[in-house]
Amino acid sequence: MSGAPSRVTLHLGHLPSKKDIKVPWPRTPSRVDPNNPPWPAYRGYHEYSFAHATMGVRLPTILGKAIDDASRTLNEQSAEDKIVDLVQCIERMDNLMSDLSGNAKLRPIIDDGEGDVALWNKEIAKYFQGKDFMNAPWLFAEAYKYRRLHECFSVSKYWSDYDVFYRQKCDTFSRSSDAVFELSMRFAEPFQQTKNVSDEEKTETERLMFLELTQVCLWGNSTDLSLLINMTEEQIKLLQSTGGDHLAATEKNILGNHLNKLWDTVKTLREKTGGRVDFVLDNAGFELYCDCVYADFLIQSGLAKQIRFHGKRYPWFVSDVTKKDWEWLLNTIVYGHLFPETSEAERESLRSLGARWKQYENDGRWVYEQHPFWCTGYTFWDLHSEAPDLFLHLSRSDLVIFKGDLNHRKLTYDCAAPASTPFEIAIGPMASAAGAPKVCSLRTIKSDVVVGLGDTGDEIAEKLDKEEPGWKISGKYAIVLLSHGRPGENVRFA
Ligand SMILES: O=P(O)(O)OC[C@@]1(O)O[C@H](CO)[C@@H](O)[C@@H]1O
Repeated sequence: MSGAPSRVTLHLGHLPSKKDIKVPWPRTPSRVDPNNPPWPAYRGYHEYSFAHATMGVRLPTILGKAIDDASRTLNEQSAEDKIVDLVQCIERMDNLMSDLSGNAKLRPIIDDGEGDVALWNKEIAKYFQGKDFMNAPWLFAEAYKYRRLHECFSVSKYWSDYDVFYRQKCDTFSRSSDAVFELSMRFAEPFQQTKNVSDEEKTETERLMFLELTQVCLWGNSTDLSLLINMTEEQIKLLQSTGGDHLAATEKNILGNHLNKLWDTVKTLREKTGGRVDFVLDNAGFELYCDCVYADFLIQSGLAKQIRFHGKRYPWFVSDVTKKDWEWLLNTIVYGHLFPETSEAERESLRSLGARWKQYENDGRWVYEQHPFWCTGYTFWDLHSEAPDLFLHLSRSDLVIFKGDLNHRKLTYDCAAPASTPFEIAIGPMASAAGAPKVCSLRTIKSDVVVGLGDTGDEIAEKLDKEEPGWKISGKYAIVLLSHGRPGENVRFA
């Protein structure tokens, strides 16, 4: 247009002056949802994150091994109807493999009669329409894969309970003999305080045992089948070493360390009504065995009167505990012939441990539970809203111990929160909702999210990023973090 300036420069003298724009993290709670965690989500296409290797390589490898397992079982069958039924399960697994490797969109879960179908499909419809395996948040996409794997079997006539990971889980426990007997020889005899010592000395003995066993329970988490695909027996032994010196040294690797606060909490349990501790379990086999040794000590010392163990309803993230794994462990250590090379004294120590644990179960001091919520794609920020019955149930516990990496990812919304973020903030409603129980996370660090490292946490993480790339997935480091919650307050639901 003739006469119009060739370039327009506006003078913005009447607008407010420039200010630093605040980074919009964390999102305000009302803007948080499963596709939009409080800090940026990790997604499969993020090459810098473990999400990428997991979604692109590890999950197809795990599924391939699962198909091999089912094929092995198929070859052992004789009845035609069972064979045909299993062939169909394998075909469904092949389809899942195509979806996974072809990065298909996430479809609803088929109604297979499980108690979690509605929860899954509500979440997919509300937050993940049109999303695929790589662009949905990693946590959801990965959990979804295990739900789809379950569906391959749950719709079948004969194989609905089949566990493609069962052989691996049993096998790894049977290859853990050194650490298994190291613990059984020390703890088979019921724990007794030395007579004629002062109350202070008794408490000190208990404190030291508690700290040592908490570490046994913690590091038991570093034997994780989904990551140990190529581990030798020697490497597994090294990971499981439980000697006292080793534990003192490994405390240095606990980057966020509330062990002493945890003891302060636990030592008051005895005076509480109930003295109930809940374990939200992670892996079967050796880790579960360590959990039981720890739980046994809590009962024998009188610190807790009841332990409630929470497992998964179906095979989950390769090595997670199911009811069958729980029963297998308790029965195999009493009746099994897993360790023929060991001495009679060692085998007897294991049998006595097992007999005692089964007795706890019979008299209700140990209770095994499996709420459907544990096998969903929701994080624990949504436990209060999506599983109010479970929240209410946990609110009655004196301490809820969450084991392992996956539970930690779910507690913290599996997002890129700064490492200095206080644990209480990172776990949102599990700390801040009225009636939230005391929560402890015992986790060896095996994935990207790291919080609770204290005021200098960001610098610590930055230094490790530079000096030890891979520190977040090696299982070399750990955290023991405690949130005090709001126990005793009336639980409220909107
Ligand atoms: O929960 P766990 O057994 O400690 O660890 C689970 C895990 O192996 O699986 C995920 C990746 O597939 C990560 O969260 C973690 O590395």
